[in-house]
Amino acid sequence: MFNQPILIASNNLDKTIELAKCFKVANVHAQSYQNKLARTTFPKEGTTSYLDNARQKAIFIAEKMPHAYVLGDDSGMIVDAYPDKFGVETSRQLVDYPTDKDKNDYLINLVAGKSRNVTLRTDLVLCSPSHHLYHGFGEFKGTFSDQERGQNGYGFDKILIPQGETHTLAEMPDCKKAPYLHRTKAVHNLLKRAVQNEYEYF
Ligand SMILES: O=c1[nH]c(=O)c2ncn([C@@H]3O[C@H](COP(=O)(O)OP(=O)(O)OP(=O)(O)O)[C@@H](O)[C@H]3O)c2[nH]1
Repeated sequence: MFNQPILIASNNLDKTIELAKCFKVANVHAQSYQNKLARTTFPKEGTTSYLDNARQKAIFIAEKMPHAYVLGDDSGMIVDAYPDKFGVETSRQLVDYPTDKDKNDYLINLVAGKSRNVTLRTDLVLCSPSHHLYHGFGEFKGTFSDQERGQNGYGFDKILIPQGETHTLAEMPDCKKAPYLHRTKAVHNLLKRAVQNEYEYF
């Protein structure tokens, strides 16, 4: 479907690796935009819409690489016990917790004695060389564990238990974990819309 690699418009390396893996499963080659352009600072993200932020990141790089396929992503976390926290501003609200362990310990303490339900969501926007914009969306639904468990993963994987499971994502092999990930679902949704040629212009 794509005659050249998709460039991922993100400075978050873990996210870039995870997205590239999700595309690889669908036989699509995706890689960091930094393989083609020097690292750049993205415009400040908005506070209301994942989709607008993903579109902004994709268009920002597409304007510098107009003949490329460029993918923008925005993701975040919705914690049932704190409906007014996180969301589109997740990464900015966790900035005081530098390591994954710091973030996970903070979240475990935050939900202690409260609802442990959590949703993670991703919106993706792909800009094509013909200036079509394709949108993809995916959600992970599950609960926070009460301690870190497992080794296979990064970020929140050690404390996220998918709905209907007892193990954390980091306790699962990739083949079991992948279908639960919000980014896997968003990539599938995006590719479905690309196949069906559902796009807008930019
Ligand atoms: O461990 C995680 N596993 C996940 O599955 C996940 N999904 C969302 N998040 C959090 O949400 C922020 C994304 O924010 P975000 O999309 O704005 O990206 P970012 O600011 O890190 O990089 P960039 O793409 O903007 O350059 C991240 O930093 C994380 O805090 C996740 N963390």
